[in-house]
Amino acid sequence: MAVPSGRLALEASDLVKTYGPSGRGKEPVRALNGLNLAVPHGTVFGLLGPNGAGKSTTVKILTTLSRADSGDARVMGLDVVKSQNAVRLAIGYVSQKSGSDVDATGRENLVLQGRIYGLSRSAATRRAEELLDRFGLGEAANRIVRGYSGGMQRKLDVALGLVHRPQVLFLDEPTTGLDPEARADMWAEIEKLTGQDGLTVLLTTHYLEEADRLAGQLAIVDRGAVVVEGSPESLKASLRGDAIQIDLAGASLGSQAASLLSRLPGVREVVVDGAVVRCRVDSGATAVPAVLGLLDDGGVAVSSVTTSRPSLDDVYLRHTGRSFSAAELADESASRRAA
Ligand SMILES: Nc1ncnc2c1ncn2[C@@H]1O[C@H](COP(=O)(O)OP(=O)(O)OP(=O)(O)O)[C@@H](O)[C@H]1O
Repeated sequence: MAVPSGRLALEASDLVKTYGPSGRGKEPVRALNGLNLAVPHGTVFGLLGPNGAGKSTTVKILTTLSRADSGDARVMGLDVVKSQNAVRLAIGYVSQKSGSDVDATGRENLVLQGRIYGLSRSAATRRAEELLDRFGLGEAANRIVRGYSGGMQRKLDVALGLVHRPQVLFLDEPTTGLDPEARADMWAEIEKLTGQDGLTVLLTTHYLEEADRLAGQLAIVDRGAVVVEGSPESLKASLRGDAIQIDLAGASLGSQAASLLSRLPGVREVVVDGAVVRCRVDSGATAVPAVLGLLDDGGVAVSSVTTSRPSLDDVYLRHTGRSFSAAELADESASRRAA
């Protein structure tokens, strides 16, 4: 891998994981299919992929909650199997499901977490106060968590993951289910995390916008493997030119439109997705009239055309051959049966 391993907070090499059949007549699922990862210290590293891509399974292996069938994984240079206890002390894990006791107060949850990690009562209380203050939960500290809003519960979850001052924090889809305001609030909190104490954050998400905004580096995961990695800017910059999306009057026109477009000079990467055709051109503004003229001459009815600068969706499309939203909708289990 490009970065020398001494400088990596997280490393995974060739991880394979297959889950056994979940019932009679069902087939095993190959969740990870040779996944590699190299996460430098002090960054927010995004694992971006559609539902079922293998993000949570990767996180579970790195956090010692699950074992890979084969391959190696290290956290701060420690092997996740051989040095399980040391890894657990080095990390904080905020899972998709809240780990707090909803019948206890926010303060009680934090103090208990500190005690579990071996802090004295007074040290645990001090740490709880620091974190309540840091996450703006001071006023709600003595209320039971059941009455917290979704955003407050998520902040408490992150605070719980930080009680023992870990070096690496895992955030597994931290904003799923939050309303836009609470999501923006959580983004601001996550941005603060790497600034303080050089924390490394591994963030899994299936929101393109979230990865784009928060991740210094990201890896796109598809069908159990990393298909491409880099900074959001470099990944987008690697796609030259603009994207054109053509919405056709009917899905039956897709292949005809694609074959016409492939003949137009300067048009690249033509992909059909139902009644939508996407392609890349050097300049959207100059290409659109020619594209529309060609389709019109060929008898292909168009309902709308949009051009856009490269996005992470385009990066995903380039490397997987399908759009992110189509992958989210696809029946992922059908496409990833274990061999
Ligand atoms: N305990 C399990 N038993 C059987 N199959 C599982 C289990 N956990 C995950 N899978 C399957 O493994 C694949 C990868 O799942 P995983 O949860 O790692 O993906 P993900 O990218 O985190 O998706 P999501 O965003 O939906 O959480 C999926 O097909 C999923 O259905």
